[in-house]
Amino acid sequence: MDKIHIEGLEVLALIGVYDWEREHQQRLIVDIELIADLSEAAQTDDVNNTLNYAQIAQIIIEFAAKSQFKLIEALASHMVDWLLQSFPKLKSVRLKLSKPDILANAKNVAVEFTKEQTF
Ligand SMILES: Nc1nc2c(c(=O)[nH]1)N=C([C@H](O)[C@@H](O)CO)CN2
Repeated sequence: MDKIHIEGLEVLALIGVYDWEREHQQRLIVDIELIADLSEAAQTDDVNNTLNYAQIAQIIIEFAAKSQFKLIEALASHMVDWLLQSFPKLKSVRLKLSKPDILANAKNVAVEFTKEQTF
């Protein structure tokens, strides 16, 4: 199946279970794999016949900025649900959400969800 990748998208969100984390937004990184039929876009060379990755990146940035979840699991899962709802052309979405600045002795922590369109 055809895929569009958005890799290393930096977003800001109020996220975390501790009081000190609720004072400022933190930097998160989003990696997204969008699975859809891209053959029409390939044939017509028309952005209207595909999933516009610039538009999707912007939606994710805005979604994160408005969110107030505690767990990265909750934010990641809601992001995936929102994408599937907003873009019927999507067959499935795999999204990895990283919180890279939180553990002193680890390069990164992340969660990953894969969900399919239900209709
Ligand atoms: N599985 C998770 N574990 C933890 C999370 C989380 O979002 N998912 N969050 C925290 C704190 O907010 C952390 O970022 C600071 O220690 C702890 N564990």
